[in-house]
Formats: sequence, structure tokens, C-alpha cells
Amino acid sequence: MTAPPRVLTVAGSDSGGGAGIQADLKTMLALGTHGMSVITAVTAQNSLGVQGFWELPVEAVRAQYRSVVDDIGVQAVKTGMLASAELVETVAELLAGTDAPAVVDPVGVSKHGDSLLAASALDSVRTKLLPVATVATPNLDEVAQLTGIEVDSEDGLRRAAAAVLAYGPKWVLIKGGHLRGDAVDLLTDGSEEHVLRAPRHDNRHTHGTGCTLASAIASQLAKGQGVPEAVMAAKEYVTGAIAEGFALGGGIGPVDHGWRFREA
Ligand SMILES: Nc1ncnc2c1ncn2[C@@H]1O[C@H](COP(=O)(O)OP(=O)(O)O)[C@@H](O)[C@H]1O
Ligand SMILES: Cc1ncc(COP(=O)(O)OP(=O)(O)O)c(N)n1
Repeated sequence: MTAPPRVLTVAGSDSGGGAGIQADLKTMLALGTHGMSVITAVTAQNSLGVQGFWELPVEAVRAQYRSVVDDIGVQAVKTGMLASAELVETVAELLAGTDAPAVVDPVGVSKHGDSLLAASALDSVRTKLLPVATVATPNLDEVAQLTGIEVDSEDGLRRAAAAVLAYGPKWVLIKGGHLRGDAVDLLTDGSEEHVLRAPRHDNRHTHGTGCTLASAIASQLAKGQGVPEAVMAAKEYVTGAIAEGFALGGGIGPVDHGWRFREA
């Protein structure tokens, strides 16, 4: 048997299984890749919010990364919750040493408004992590945190993209999921531009959308697609997962990572 393409997520654990490492690994399986993980923090989290989180020591993050990369190897990396400036800088340094494409989801705040990144880490995200990203995937809250630009309509996506690109990622995907109307995202490398538009699903069970999209992009890159093709395929996958998001617990349920299997 030939081994499937290998993808590594460097992110936090979501005990509720909708976002973070758990969402990433489910997405990778659904898209036919072999998912591997470097856990940066453990959250106590459910459909109602994040009740607490605990960071792992920098040595534990480095050791997990080296174990995976030095033996198994990776064809794409995705980063998510990194919690602190120290972890952001460690991960940026590790990514600088690999040729694998890196999808950086600069996770700042969860859907419930719980902070997953120290304010003191923002500068490290701007100056260390974004410059090593192949694709950065901020949502509009993260755009505001990183650039000070508030986007409240589709027209603002282009200005936001230019501001994030100035920090050095090769590509930026500004996610317009928090706007009204169609779910519109803007992908650009500064010369090429792609508008990705999908119908907005009127479904409150959208926990994990950002993690799922970023992991799907990483999976498609690992399979050999170029960035625009990978992002388009990932958008199609996340849109289907949002359409099938389901209720769990008393709050916001997860997107359905397995929607394609269930349809079959
Ligand atoms: N209700 C929805 N219907 C369809 N697509 C959505 C919906 N909400 C978000 N999206 C899409 O999900 C992806 C993740 O976006 P977003 O939810 O903004 O990220 P995050 O989880 O980081 O806040 C984007 O492609 C966005 O357009
Ligand atoms: C451990 C962990 N990492 C990231 C997030 C944020 O995930 P995201 O996909 O942006 O989904 P929402 O939380 O916004 O629904 C998280 N919650 N936990």
C-alpha cells in the first residue's frame, strides 16, 4: 500500500471535538491524508465555550515536532492555537527550517469570545509567524487584532488582505465568515486575486469552521495542488461541513467533518 500524503497540525486540543487538533485530524482523514499532531495547549472546551486552557512547555512542542518531522516527514503543516509569544516564536522557528508549505491560522479568539492567544503574542505573530506562512487564514476578528483594520462589508476584504500580506505571508485568505450575506473569502498573493463565494447556511452549529478550512487547505497542498486550487477545494469541503453542522450540548455544535462519508 502506498502511504497517503502526510499533514501535520500544530495546534491546541479541543476536548469537545469540534475545533483544534480534533477538527484538524478529522478533516485530514476526510480528505485522504495522514494527519499527525503537535499539541501546543490543552483546552477544556464544549459547545458553551472554553472553560480553561493549559499550555504545553516549549520543550514538549519542540520534541513532538522533531519526532514527527525527522522520522515520518511532512508534506504540509497547519498551525492553529499557539497561546503565547514563546510558543509562537518556537513554532515560527521550526517552520522556517522546513520546505513543506505552511498554512497559518492565526487563532486569536474562539467563537464564544474566549481568548486563545495572549495579547503579548500578537507582535510575534506579525513579525515571526506570518513571514513563514505559505497561506495565512485570518478571520475578521484576527484581521482587526493584527492590523487594526475593521472590516464590516465585502468591500473591506481587499484592504485587509493588503495589510496582512505586508507582514510577509506568500498568500492570504481573508475569511468573511463573520459578515452578513454570502460567505465570501478573498485569496490573494498581491498579484493574483480569487473571490470564493458560497451560500451562507443558516445553521448555528458552526464550531470549528476556521480550523477545518485551514486543515483542508493543508491537506490539498500535501496532495500536490497549488494554493488557489487547494483553497477552492477546501472551501467546498468546509461549506458542505457547515451545511451539515449538528447540535451537541447546549450551545454551538460542530460542523460535520464526515459529511462526505455520510452522503455516500
Ligand atoms: N454560515 C456559514 N455558511 C457558509 N459558510 C460559512 C458560514 N460561516 C462561515 N463560513 C465560511 O467558513 C470558513 C471559515 O470562516 P470563519 O467562520 O470566518 O472562520 P473562523 O472559524 O476562523 O472564525 C470561511 O470559508 C467562511 O466563509
Ligand atoms: C483548541 C482550539 N483551537 C482553535 C479554536 C478556534 O477554532 P475555529 O475553527 O476558529 O472555530 P470557533 O471556535 O471559532 O468555532 C478553538 N475553539 N479551540
